[in-house]
Amino acid sequence: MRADVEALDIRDVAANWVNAAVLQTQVGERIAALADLAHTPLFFGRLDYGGGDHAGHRYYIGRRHVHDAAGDPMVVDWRAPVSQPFYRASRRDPQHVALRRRFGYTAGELTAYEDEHLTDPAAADAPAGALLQREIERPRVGPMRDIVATIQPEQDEIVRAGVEGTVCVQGAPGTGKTAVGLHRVAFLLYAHRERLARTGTLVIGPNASFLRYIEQVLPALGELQVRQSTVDALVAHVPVRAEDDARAAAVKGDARMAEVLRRALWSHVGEPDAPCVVVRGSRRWRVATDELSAVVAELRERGIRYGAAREALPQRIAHAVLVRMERAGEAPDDRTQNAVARDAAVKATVKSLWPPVDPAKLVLRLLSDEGFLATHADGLLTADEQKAVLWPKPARGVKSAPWTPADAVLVDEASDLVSRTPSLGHVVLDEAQDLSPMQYRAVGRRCSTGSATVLGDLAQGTTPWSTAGWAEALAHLGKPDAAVEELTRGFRVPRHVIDYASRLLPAIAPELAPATSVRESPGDFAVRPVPAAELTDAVVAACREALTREGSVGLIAAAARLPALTAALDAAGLPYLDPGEETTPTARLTLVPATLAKGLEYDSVVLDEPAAIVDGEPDTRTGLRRLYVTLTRAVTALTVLHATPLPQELAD
Ligand SMILES: Nc1ncnc2c1ncn2[C@@H]1O[C@H](COP(=O)(O)OP(=O)(O)OP(=O)(O)O)[C@@H](O)[C@H]1O
Repeated sequence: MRADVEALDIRDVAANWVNAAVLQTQVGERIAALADLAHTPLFFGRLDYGGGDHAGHRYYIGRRHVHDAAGDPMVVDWRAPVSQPFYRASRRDPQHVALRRRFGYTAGELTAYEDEHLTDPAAADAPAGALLQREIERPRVGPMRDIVATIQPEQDEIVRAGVEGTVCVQGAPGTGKTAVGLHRVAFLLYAHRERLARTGTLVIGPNASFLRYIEQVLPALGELQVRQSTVDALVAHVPVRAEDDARAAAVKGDARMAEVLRRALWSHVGEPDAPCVVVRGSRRWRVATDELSAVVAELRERGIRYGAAREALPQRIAHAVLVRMERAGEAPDDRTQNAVARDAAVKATVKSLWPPVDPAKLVLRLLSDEGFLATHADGLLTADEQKAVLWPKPARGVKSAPWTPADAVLVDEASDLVSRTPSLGHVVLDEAQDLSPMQYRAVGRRCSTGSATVLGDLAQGTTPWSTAGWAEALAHLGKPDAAVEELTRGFRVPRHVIDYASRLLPAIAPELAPATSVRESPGDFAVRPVPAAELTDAVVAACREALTREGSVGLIAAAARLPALTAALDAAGLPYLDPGEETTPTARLTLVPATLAKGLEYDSVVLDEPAAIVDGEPDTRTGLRRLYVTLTRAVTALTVLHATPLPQELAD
């Protein structure tokens, strides 16, 4: 089919060069979307319908629609309605499917299949789930893969949820939240392609390494148009060059700051103290002070953005002038109104009543000018909180100010108060538990008229402002009615390892149930105390040992331990990658700072000195949550090495 597309000559069908250019782009995209198909099996499943509208039909299910030379469908896209029973049908609810067959491939060759006779009580099926097991036990070298062949029913419900609704997924580590979110975008793009092509889709992840790790999944599913970003990159209005302490960041991230900003912005709207006098020819037209006041009050109350109201004001004043002209017997038309609106006197009145406000300068003033902040934060922030957010030294200009990531979010809020941020059609927000209320608002305005998929795990929240509960977070996002779903079946972490990590749950998220593991392998799991002087060497040895096994190896360590570890790895001649750099069969070891481990996974993990990981965070709960994240990255083997005693929460 790719050959068909490449061979397509568009000169005959493209009436003019614009059409030709547009069509050429579309053809180019289709070629790119099919590019990987050469190495991917065309189908992974088959459905034989025994009843319903499709009775007697057999469908092969694959990543894309594939047709034969005559244009007849050979393989149906996994997202098509007819494919849905492949993921959802069961013996209890066969959905008219008589036979479901799953195909297994090894290195591109068809090597196995698994049948389920859903409507025949006498049929003996092969033990279900062997192919799923094989898939989830497969070594993880390279970037994240798609899971189309093995999406589970509870995951499929989320993937195919309607585009109108926002869905929030709480899920323990490795339950497939990221995978589900990415497949949901692919599904929505299939089901609502035109609408979403117009409005746009966006996937938000915690950092650049994570985005690099997941960036292949959507192209592999044929979707090339989805933007991927971090929250920081979304709000990059000002150059960030400083860090807040935890206290300042927490106050700046608090939703009360939105009200402080709103007040500060609208305080610029003045009360008229002089009439507006427009001279046209020999006549002077006067709009009195109280009438100007009424116009301003009406615009204030309309609930439109500051900038939109400012743009409407000259026309409102011009309208008042025109009413006077008509009363005096003149017959002004639209051109007169436009000319009056552009009159120097009207412009001057607008400037004094409704001055233009630069969002960055507004935030700069709030963070630099104690008095200005005090006026607008009165009754909202305590004196201490105000002190916490003020910069140590007032900044002189937007370019040189010591902007922090939380400040950039404030500038984004201020920008939206001045002029509305355009909304996308759908936003997937991954690792959502780490966002501050102000960050949720920033994401929320990017899907204000669209919908969102919010993915997270309260137990993995490691910011001082991390989400306490989903209801509150969804309210900040502007989607208070979103459904909250929970995923508890873990596909990544072996049973023994998840049981061990779950010992931390009572201390870090007592309301959450521990995850179960669908992995058959109990996991190769060891916790080794070593003398302090031998720790680094023991870690290097553990990495070497891990490299004798198949798959990727992650060495996860606290920032404080990285210099010693990099020196030791260099001395041992063990090459290592940075997180997000693609592992290959020859470069399989990644050195992962604990703070970047979130969302990533490795076949074997060597975890260095848990106590240092806990100590690397500002408080014990955050430290234990960071440890929980790092303990849940392993797919087959986890080796924990420690010289300092382990946190007592991990004891039996
Ligand atoms: N249905 C499935 N079939 C096969 N593999 C799956 C399935 N669901 C999830 N996985 C695999 O399990 C692993 C974990 O998935 P994912 O990273 O999406 O989990 P997560 O819930 O986002 O984890 P975390 O909370 O750690 O970020 C991935 O390797 C993913 O491909």
